[in-house]
Amino acid sequence: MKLLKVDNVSMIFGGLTAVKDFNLDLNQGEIVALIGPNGAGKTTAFNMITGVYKPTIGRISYKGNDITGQRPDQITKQGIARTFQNIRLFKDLTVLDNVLIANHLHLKSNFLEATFKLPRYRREEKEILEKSLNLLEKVGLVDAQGEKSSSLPYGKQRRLEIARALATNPEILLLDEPAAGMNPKETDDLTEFIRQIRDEFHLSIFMIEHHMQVVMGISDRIYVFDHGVTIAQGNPYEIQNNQKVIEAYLGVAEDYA
Ligand SMILES: Nc1ncnc2c1ncn2[C@@H]1O[C@H](COP(=O)(O)OP(=O)(O)OP(=O)(O)O)[C@@H](O)[C@H]1O
Repeated sequence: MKLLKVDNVSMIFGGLTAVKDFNLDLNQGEIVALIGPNGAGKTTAFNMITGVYKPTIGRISYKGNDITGQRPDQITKQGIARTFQNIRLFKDLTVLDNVLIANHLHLKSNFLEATFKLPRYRREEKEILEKSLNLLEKVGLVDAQGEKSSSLPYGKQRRLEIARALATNPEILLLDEPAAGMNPKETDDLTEFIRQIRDEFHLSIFMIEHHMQVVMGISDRIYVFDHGVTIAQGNPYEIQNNQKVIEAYLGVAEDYA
């Protein structure tokens, strides 16, 4: 089933076309990567899908509903979550508190119920604690629940960020450079982890990634941007052997090892 559909979307900033005529289908259960040299328009594409930018032209639909130009919080509520290129955790809070906060955004209790800790609020709080611990268990961080998030090794901070995104119950998860800054062991673990959460949480995953080992290892399909234009799409084998892709990466190859 097609979950996400991007139809002829362009984003123009002043005189600069950051993304031009972008088309994407994301099917249930797929892992799809978006690659391309620096400044190719990848983050802009993410920002349009998640409501940070309203596309200048085109339409984005999720499960058949037009979500073009909706606010980020409205889009997240419907089932599209994301992580960011730079980790955005509450550094001084514990691992558990970071996930609890993400969950609290979905409380049904109103201000009064929360202030006076009325029964519905107390019940919801208990449910949220259970849900958060369960999430931490599933991402392998339950033993670190009391640690300050900034004290975690980098790979685990990424996992925690993903756990926070999962707290919003997404069907689609957008990962912006999940392997950035990771050592080879962390990168291997991440590849396995992404597959595992896809299966465990029945996700479809769309990710921007520069690390070719990760991209080629887990993607069902890959889209390639260069200067805002989709120059290729296909499976990992097709992309690795695509002449336009090879040319786009020439001269910058050392950055993408
Ligand atoms: N808000 C904005 N206003 C003006 N120009 C922007 C804005 N956001 C992005 N751009 C420009 O759009 C182009 C695409 O940027 P974008 O960040 O989407 O590329 P990217 O492929 O994600 O790059 P990287 O791999 O370095 O993160 C760049 O030229 C960038 O300077």
